[in-house]
Order: sequence, then structure tokens, then C-alpha cells
Amino acid sequence: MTSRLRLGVNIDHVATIRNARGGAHPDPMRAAEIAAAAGADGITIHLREDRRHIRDGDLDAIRAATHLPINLEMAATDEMTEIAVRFRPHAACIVPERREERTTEGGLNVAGLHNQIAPIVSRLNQAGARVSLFIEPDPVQIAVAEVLGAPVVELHTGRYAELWIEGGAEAAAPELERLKLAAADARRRGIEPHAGHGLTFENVGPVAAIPEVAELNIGHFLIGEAIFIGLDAAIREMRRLMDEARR
Ligand SMILES: CC(=O)[C@@H](O)[C@H](O)COP(=O)(O)O
Ligand SMILES: NCC(=O)COP(=O)(O)O
Repeated sequence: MTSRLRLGVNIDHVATIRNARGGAHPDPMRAAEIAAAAGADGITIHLREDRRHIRDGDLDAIRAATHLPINLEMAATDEMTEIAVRFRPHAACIVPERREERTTEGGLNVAGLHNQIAPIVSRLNQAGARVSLFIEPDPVQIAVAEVLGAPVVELHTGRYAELWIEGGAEAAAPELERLKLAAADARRRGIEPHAGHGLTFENVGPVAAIPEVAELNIGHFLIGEAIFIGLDAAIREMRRLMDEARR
């Protein structure tokens, strides 16, 4: 299965820089426009409970700025569910959140939180959002995602990225194997696997080469790289590397 791999660009950290001074620049809406022009297949935004970056007013503004489908990342809370049901994004990805975390630290424990997550998945499905669960590449989590009726899982690549920093491809190889097995397991269960967190120019290739994976969501690295080469160039290079990995 080597269909075209989609790239979702997460623009959270444009808002991080904007919020650093409390003003309106840089504007996440402009980032969404540039991402669309650079060939992104979607925009991912994470409306955190603490609103540290993306804020409520950004949702409609980003929708107005681009024709691209929006993937709204959200915690498994009543507040976020109501916001998502009103906003009706193309996709809603339920992610774990701890207020004191610097960034997402792992996958959502859908196995342990089944009863809390099931009604949220149902409400989001009813609102027409394609529901995704951000989980570890773990067979138990994938089995429960199937029970929950989620059409998509996004496999957390954070551990893979950390291992790559520590020791390159060799050190990350065991986690890459977990990702490969998880992607194949998801497909066998009729679930579309995505992947994301911590992906960079250097480490994206082996994950992009996993044939069952349909979409990568990449943000922090792209926004950081944009400081040096521009957002358009950063996205185009990531797109090139993803396509190269799929050849
Ligand atoms: C779930 C995930 O890995 C990211 O999409 C998430 O947005 C990370 O949180 P921050 O963007 O706040 O770093
Ligand atoms: N779900 C992953 C995502 O949207 C972006 O994660 P990162 O590239 O900012 O680590």
C-alpha cells in the first residue's frame, strides 16, 4: 500500500510566538495560507485547555483563511467536546493533556479511559468530524480504538524521535518496528493510521516509508525551521522527503 502520504501542518507554535508579546503577529492565519500554497494537505491546531498557543478565536479565523481541512486536536473534556461540536472540524484528534506538560508526552490511554472517551467519540462522530485517537503504537490501544469506533488512530512518534536524538536510526529502530507493527495492525482492523510528534527532516523518512500510514502531522520542527528558511521552503522540503521515502 503506497498511496500518497498526506502532510498535516500543525501551526500551534506560530501562535506561541504571537502570544509571547500578546499581539497579533505572527498571524497563524497567514501560516495556514502559506501552508496551503506550499502543498500541505491539512492544517492541525491544538486548542489546549490553557490556551497557551491556539486560542478560541483562531478556529474560525483559520477556517476562513484556508480551504484545507482542519484537524482539531483536543483533550477528552466536556469543554473541548462542546467547542468541537460547534466548530465541526473536518477531523478531531483526541490527545492527552496535562496542564504542566511542556508538550504532549505520550499517547492517550484509550484502554484505561474507555468509558470517558466513548461518549466523546460518539458526539464527535454525530457532529460529522472524522475522529482520531492519538495513541501509543500499542496493540491493546489499537484494539480498544476499534471497539470505540474510531476511524483513525494517530501513532505517537515522540519516543521514536527521542531515541533518534540519542542515537540516530539505529537507536530508534526498535520503536520504528513498533510503529510498523501498529500501522499494519490498525489497517487490519479497518482503522486508518496516521503518525506525528517530533518528526523532523532527519527522522521523517523511515516513518514516511511505512506504507500503511496515510498522514503525518508535523509542526514544531517546521515552525522552527521556518525561522531560518521560511515556512514555504520548510514545508516543501518536508513534502519532498516524504515523497522520496515513498518511492
Ligand atoms: C499531539 C501532539 O503531539 C501535537 O500535535 C500537540 O499539538 C503537541 O502539543 P504542543 O503543540 O502544545 O507542543
Ligand atoms: N500530532 C502531532 C502534531 O500535530 C505535530 O507534532 P509536532 O511536530 O509539533 O511535535
